[in-house]
Amino acid sequence: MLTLTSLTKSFGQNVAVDRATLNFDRPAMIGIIGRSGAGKSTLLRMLNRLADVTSGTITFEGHDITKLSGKAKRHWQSQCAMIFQQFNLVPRMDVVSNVLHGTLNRRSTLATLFNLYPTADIHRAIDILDRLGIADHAPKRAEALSGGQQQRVAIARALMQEPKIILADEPIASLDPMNAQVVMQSLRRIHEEDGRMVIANLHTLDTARRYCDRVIGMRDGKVVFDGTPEQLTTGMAREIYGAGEEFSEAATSTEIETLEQTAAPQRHEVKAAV
Ligand SMILES: Nc1ncnc2c1ncn2[C@@H]1O[C@H](COP(=O)(O)OP(=O)(O)OP(=O)(O)O)[C@@H](O)[C@H]1O
Repeated sequence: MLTLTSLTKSFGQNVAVDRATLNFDRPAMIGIIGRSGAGKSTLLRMLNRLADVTSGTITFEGHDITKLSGKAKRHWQSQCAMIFQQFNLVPRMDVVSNVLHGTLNRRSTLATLFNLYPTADIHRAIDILDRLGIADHAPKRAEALSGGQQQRVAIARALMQEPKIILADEPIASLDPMNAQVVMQSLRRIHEEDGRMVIANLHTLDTARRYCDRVIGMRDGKVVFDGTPEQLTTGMAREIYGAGEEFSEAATSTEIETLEQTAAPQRHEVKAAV
């Protein structure tokens, strides 16, 4: 249903995504892993057409997405809703209005200007919030909610668009472990119950293993792994993250930096001993 062929994005001399070729033939739950700067966000942004591609193509259900513009591009963007690490809500606006923002593409300028929403949309927004366990918070300002609750509001806003694909760029990177779990469970449920494809950039390996059917590993802009969580061995993970022998199963891209920092004094100690 979704195919990326030799997808490339360059920023000057820097090739952020380098000839990525991937085929998604069913709406799975997919995790993209890799260390900081590997090209994960750029890949998602190209998919959503927030970023133009330098070369290569994206096709969805036989249509070329790569060159869409104007209304057709906006239609595609509503079909593949994006959620972000920082939630991107309007903090002072109430939760239900934030969710209703997900219908902006479908409404006239005048209706948008006066915040006029059809009753059916308001009911649907509350139903979606209910499904995500946060309907009680509907009248509150978004800023009054916890991070995990705000991310669920962002997911609700995405669902208002009735997307076929949900793209999540580090959806749990700002959350504590408890909230992270609730958000990942919500995304998994949306995938399983609605049959929507979910593609999430994740910075922890164990999250990718636990919630995803398929894991894609990126390194220096290239896709270096594409397989099931079972196929993702520690050796493979080490290669994706460009880590040494010190790499452990529990390690993540953030932890690798810590590992490198802790590895440095060890090397120094060896040198001193010599
Ligand atoms: N708008 C931009 N202008 C210039 N360079 C960019 C831009 N966006 C990304 N890059 C570069 O492209 C490369 C890939 O960045 P990207 O944000 O896609 O990586 P990432 O894997 O998502 O990393 P992180 O986990 O830190 O977000 C990096 O070298 C980055 O500096």
